[in-house]
Amino acid sequence: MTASRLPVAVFGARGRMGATVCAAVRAAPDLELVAEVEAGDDPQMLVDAGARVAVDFTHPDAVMENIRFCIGHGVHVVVGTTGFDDARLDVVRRWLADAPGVGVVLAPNFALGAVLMMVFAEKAAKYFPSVEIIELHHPRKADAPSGTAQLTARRIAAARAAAGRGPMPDATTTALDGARGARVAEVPVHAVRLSGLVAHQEVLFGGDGEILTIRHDSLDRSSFMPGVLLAVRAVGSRPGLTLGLENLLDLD
Ligand SMILES: NC(=O)C1=CN([C@@H]2O[C@H](COP(=O)(O)OP(=O)(O)OC[C@H]3O[C@@H](n4cnc5c(N)ncnc54)[C@H](OP(=O)(O)O)[C@@H]3O)[C@@H](O)[C@H]2O)C=CC1
Ligand SMILES: O=C(O)C1=N[C@H](C(=O)O)C[C@H](O)C1
Repeated sequence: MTASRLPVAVFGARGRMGATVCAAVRAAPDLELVAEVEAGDDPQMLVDAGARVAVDFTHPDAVMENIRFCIGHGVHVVVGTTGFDDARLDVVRRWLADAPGVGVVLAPNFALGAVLMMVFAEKAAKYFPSVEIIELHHPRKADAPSGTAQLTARRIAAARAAAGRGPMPDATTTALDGARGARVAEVPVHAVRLSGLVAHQEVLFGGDGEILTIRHDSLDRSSFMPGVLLAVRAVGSRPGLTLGLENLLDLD
C-alpha cells in the first residue's frame, strides 16, 4: 500500500518563486500539487482541490487576504511573502486563535544560509560598536528594504539593547536624503537593486581596528526550496504561528 501524498496549493504560481515552488512540489514524491492560484483566481479552487497546505509567494498587498482565506477554511499556510510588521503578525495570530489546529509558518527567508547569517549576526551584535546592513537584490523586487534585512536589523538591535550597547558612533550632521540608508530599529540598512543579482546580504560589524563581514548569497531560487518543503511538511503539526525557519532546524 502506498502512503497518500500531501495535497499542496501554491499562491502566486506563475511568479518567480511560485513557479520554482510548483516545480519542487511536483518533484517531491510525498507531495502533490493540487492547485495553482494566480492573481484574479478564486481561492475556493484550492479548497475544492482538497489542498491541506497552501504556500504563498505573492505580494505584500495580497498575502493577508490569502492567509485569512486559508485559516478560515482550515488550510495550513507556509508564507514566504514579505511585508510583515508586528501589527500584521498580531492580525494573523487573532485569526489563528479562532482556528485551533491550523498552522502558519512564516519566514522572510527560507534559505538555510540566510537563516544562519541572521543567527551569526545576532550572536556577533553585542561585541561591536557599529553595524550596518547592505541588502542586494534583482531590480524586479517590489519591496525595499528586504524582509530579511529588516528582520536581521531588528534581531541585531534587540541583541545590542540586551547587552546595554548605546547608540552607534556616527558624526554625520549633513547628508543627502537616503545617503545613510533607512533606519530599521537603530540599524542603517542600504538597499541595492541591480540587474544580474538574485538575493544577497552583507552585515558589516565594525570595532577597534577590525571589521567582521557576514555575507550570504542566494545565486538561484533553488536555494529556498529545501526550507520551503521542510515547512510544507512540518506546518500541519505546528498549530498557531511559527515565525522563522530556524524553529524547524536543529541549530544547537
Ligand atoms: N521567504 C523567502 O525565502 C523569499 C521570499 N520572497 C518574497 O516572495 C514574494 C514574491 O516574490 P517573487 O516570486 O519574486 O515575485 P513575483 O512578482 O515574481 O511573483 C508574485 C506572483 O504572485 C501573483 N499574485 C499577486 N497577487 C496574487 C493573489 N492575490 N493571489 C495569487 N497570486 C497573486 C503575481 O501575479 P501578477 O504578476 O499578475 O500580479 C505574481 O505571479 C515577495 O514578497 C518576495 O520578497 C522571495 C524570495 C524568497
Ligand atoms: O524578493 C526576493 O527576491 C527576496 N525576498 C525576500 C526578502 O525580502 O527578504 C527573501 C530574499 O531576500 C529574496
